[in-house]
Amino acid sequence: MTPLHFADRLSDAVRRCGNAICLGIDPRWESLPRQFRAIAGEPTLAQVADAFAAFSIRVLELARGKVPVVKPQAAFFEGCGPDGMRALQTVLRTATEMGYQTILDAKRGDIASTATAYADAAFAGTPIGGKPLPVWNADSLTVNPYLGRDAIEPFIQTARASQRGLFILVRTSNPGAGMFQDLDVDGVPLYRHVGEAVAKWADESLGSCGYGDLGAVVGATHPTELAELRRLLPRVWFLVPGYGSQGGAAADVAPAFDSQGLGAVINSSRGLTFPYKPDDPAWESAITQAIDRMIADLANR
Ligand SMILES: O=C(O)c1cc(=O)[nH]c(=O)n1[C@@H]1O[C@H](COP(=O)(O)O)[C@@H](O)[C@H]1O
Repeated sequence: MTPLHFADRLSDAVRRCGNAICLGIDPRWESLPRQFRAIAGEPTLAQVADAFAAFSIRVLELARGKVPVVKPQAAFFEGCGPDGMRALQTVLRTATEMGYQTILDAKRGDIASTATAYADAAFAGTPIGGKPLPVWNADSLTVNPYLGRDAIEPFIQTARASQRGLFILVRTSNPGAGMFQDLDVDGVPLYRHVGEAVAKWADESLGSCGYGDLGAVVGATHPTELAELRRLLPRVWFLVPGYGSQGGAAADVAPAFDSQGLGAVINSSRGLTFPYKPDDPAWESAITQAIDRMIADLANR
């Protein structure tokens, strides 16, 4: 991992690929191409984990050099137990070796003393006898800010010490996002308070590209709020999920970008990794075409 500021690494990766796609890796057994499910008898969790790793690595190979960022979602790997955790580690390591920027999507958040353990595992490694032993070694991590600055602090400090970044939930993509995030607090919706706090914290460490090392998660499915947050948070990089399978379109995500095409990565998970029926032998070309379509779609936004 190069010792550049996180936002500068992200900017370089987006510039190099010429697009701002985040390839979401959310493996689901029923959706895997048939060749990965060819197991005699009932599959065990260990076999499912192996299939998830093999499929994810093949997807990484197909998107290599085309797409700048990958985001494995920990839940699907955790669903396979300890072998799934090993598979997640293999996927993250392979992605880094292939030159991707990685986002570990685990939506962490806890009191500071526990957050420290999560943060160490996510970035530089768990300190044992004073020596960090690498675990996830991700470039960035998704976190939930609900517990407040003291609970986010270990994530910020640990990320900064090793030139990594965070994506902090601000306005999520799910249909019920507004239930709490839109609550009026002193005349302003709660998500704006969160967004403004993230902007303030991000300003503490700006890269030479002009963006901070703390980003915001803002859903593609709420384009009005996305455009509003872009205006309010000009130096915060956005992770924008909700494009494709959740209904977000290129026009919806267009306001997330600055004039140079930086400032946002647009995630698609199912739309890029499962654009075929599980028995379709041409699944690899379906993935390649889905990536090419998304590149063209975002370019024409
Ligand atoms: O943090 C995220 O990545 C995230 C935040 C959010 O508000 N909405 C959201 O869908 N996500 C994640 O983005 C991915 C979306 O997957 P697809 O709907 O298949 O593209 C999933 O891994 C979600 O967990």
